[in-house]
Amino acid sequence: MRIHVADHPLIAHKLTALRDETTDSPTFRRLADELVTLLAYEATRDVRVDEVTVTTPVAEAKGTKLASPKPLVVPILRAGLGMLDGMMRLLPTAEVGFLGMVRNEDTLEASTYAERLPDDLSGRQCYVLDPMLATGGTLAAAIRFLVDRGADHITAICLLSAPEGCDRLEKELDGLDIPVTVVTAAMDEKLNEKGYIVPGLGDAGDRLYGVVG
Ligand SMILES: O=P(O)(O)OC[C@H]1O[C@H](OP(=O)(O)OP(=O)(O)O)[C@H](O)[C@@H]1O
Ligand SMILES: O=c1cc[nH]c(=O)[nH]1
Ligand SMILES: [Mg+2]
Repeated sequence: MRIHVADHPLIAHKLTALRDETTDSPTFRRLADELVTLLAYEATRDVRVDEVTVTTPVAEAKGTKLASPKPLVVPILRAGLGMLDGMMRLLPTAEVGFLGMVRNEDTLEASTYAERLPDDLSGRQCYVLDPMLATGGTLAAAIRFLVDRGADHITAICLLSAPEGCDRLEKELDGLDIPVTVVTAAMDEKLNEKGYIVPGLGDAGDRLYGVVG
């Protein structure tokens, strides 16, 4: 597994505002959207392309276009939904599949409550969107899900990551023979006793969409 921490002053600037507890939901949604587009630029570095020829007003030129089958973008509900528009801005022809997952706040175990994905992902590149990589349970389960369906190349885009979650992913994905990359805006310090990323930004889903009971 490869972890890429995107080091760019604009990313750091937007992430700082996102972390701020006084940032309201509309601003939080806008910042998350903008951050994903910046991260997606890095995350799509190895998106598959075909060579094509294009005729300019002057001459023929060699170029590239996205290969088929098109990549599949998979936001993990709820909070990953706040990253979808920003991703699709960069990959407008990608297809979108959905995974609904929630972490039990007592046991910190992730469970899946919704799934709308193609049955066969053979030969597909998948981009998983989830703002928080905390214990890693949610992302590990999501990646297993996609691999079981045949995905052969997975890139996760996470706004924030914790070292504990990355270690868990490394262990759980050990032996997987497909490339897995995590692109993140920052590697934070640690998790607290409730499994929240420190310093983090709090509960991403709640900050995007409000607290559910
Ligand atoms: O790495 P983990 O320890 O598994 O935690 C990360 C997950 O927790 C949050 O989801 P949450 O369960 O709060 O659901 P929500 O997006 O609906 O708020 C977050 O959006 C991740 O999906
Ligand atoms: O810090 C965290 C950890 C898990 N989920 C969140 O939304 N935030
Ligand atoms: Mg949440």
